[in-house]
Amino acid sequence: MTEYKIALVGFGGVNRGLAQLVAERNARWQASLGFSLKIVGVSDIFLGSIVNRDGLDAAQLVALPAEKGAFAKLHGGTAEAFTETVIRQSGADIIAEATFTNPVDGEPATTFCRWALESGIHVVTTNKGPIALHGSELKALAQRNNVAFEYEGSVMSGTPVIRLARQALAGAEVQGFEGILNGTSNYVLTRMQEGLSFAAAVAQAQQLGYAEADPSADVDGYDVRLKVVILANELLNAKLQISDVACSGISNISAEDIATASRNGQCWKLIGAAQRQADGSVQASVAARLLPLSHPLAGISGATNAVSFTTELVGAVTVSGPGAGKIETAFALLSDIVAIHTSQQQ
Ligand SMILES: NC(=O)C1=CN([C@@H]2O[C@H](COP(=O)(O)OP(=O)(O)OC[C@H]3O[C@@H](n4cnc5c(N)ncnc54)[C@H](O)[C@@H]3O)[C@@H](O)[C@H]2O)C=CC1
Ligand SMILES: N[C@@H](CC=O)C(=O)O
Repeated sequence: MTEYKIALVGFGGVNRGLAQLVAERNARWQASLGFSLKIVGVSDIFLGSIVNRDGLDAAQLVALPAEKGAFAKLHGGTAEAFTETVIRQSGADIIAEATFTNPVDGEPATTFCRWALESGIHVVTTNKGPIALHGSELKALAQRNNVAFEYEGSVMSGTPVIRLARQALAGAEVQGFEGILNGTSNYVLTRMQEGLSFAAAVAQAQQLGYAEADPSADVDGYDVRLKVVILANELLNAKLQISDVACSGISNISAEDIATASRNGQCWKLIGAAQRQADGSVQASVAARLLPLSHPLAGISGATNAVSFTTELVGAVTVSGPGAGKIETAFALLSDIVAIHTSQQQ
């Protein structure tokens, strides 16, 4: 029976969700997936760090209070985040990187990924920064070191999108996509339609674990821009940089705008899109759009996301599912580990 040793970098909603899945489901995974996970290290800039090569108690980790330096309360733990030690010296086979997304330079997460990959350790991450801003470099580094770099959860959380489009739509010739790619902003627009204020809706999205550390990334479109770059580069080989994507958000949409749209049989949605042009280039954008209620994306509400791929051979293929959430996104990390396990068996 295979056991993968895993170290968690960042211990907020998503990696706590992964620890919870380990605590509740590890025994079942041995039978259903052919492997189990042993958590050998955790590092978080706020909570501190801990390493135990024999394995940490996942349930105890989940129960840890979200207090500064909390890892110092555990045997062998410290209030300081020795992230490089956790990555390089915990004996981990896999690093689950889930620190905050930095939309400007992808740091420090990109450095964490580099440390792991150059040490011959697989990386699974939900962090959009390293992929959107340094994806080619990190993929090449992984390849040189014969390890995997997987990031399914970076777009649409636990809803399979990247692997689905890359593998299941291979040969269908994807020409573009458009979709609702941010859970928080869609949640905010939905709650505003129901009468809640913008600020109260953002606060709820934060409480539910959907929002970024700085929620302006969600409502101003920067988060969707990263996801559009990731999808366009992955599926259309677009080689886009974030500066290539025109970007605006929903923070200027007022309660009155929403009420007017509703009276006219329309609704506002934040849409990320990319399309291959006749000359082979790819044009991409992020903007709030008024959609008629009959539009397929108009019915996507709350933190649900949806993306519609246009393909040459089978027309439009649309995928819908959770776009944010702690357990949902932790599942994406699990799906990356399943992909690593499957490739190791071949
Ligand atoms: N929550 C969600 O629904 C989704 C989140 N993501 C991405 O997953 C990542 C994690 O998300 P959450 O867990 O929700 O965020 P979070 O804010 O709950 O947790 C992030 C954790 O990283 C820690 N951290 C920040 N900087 C660090 C550093 N330099 N070294 C070590 N630890 C550091 C923070 O203290 C915090 O505990 C983010 O990049 C986010 O964009 C992706 C898809 C969905
Ligand atoms: N903050 C993001 C989380 C997933 O990437 C969102 O709301 O979609």
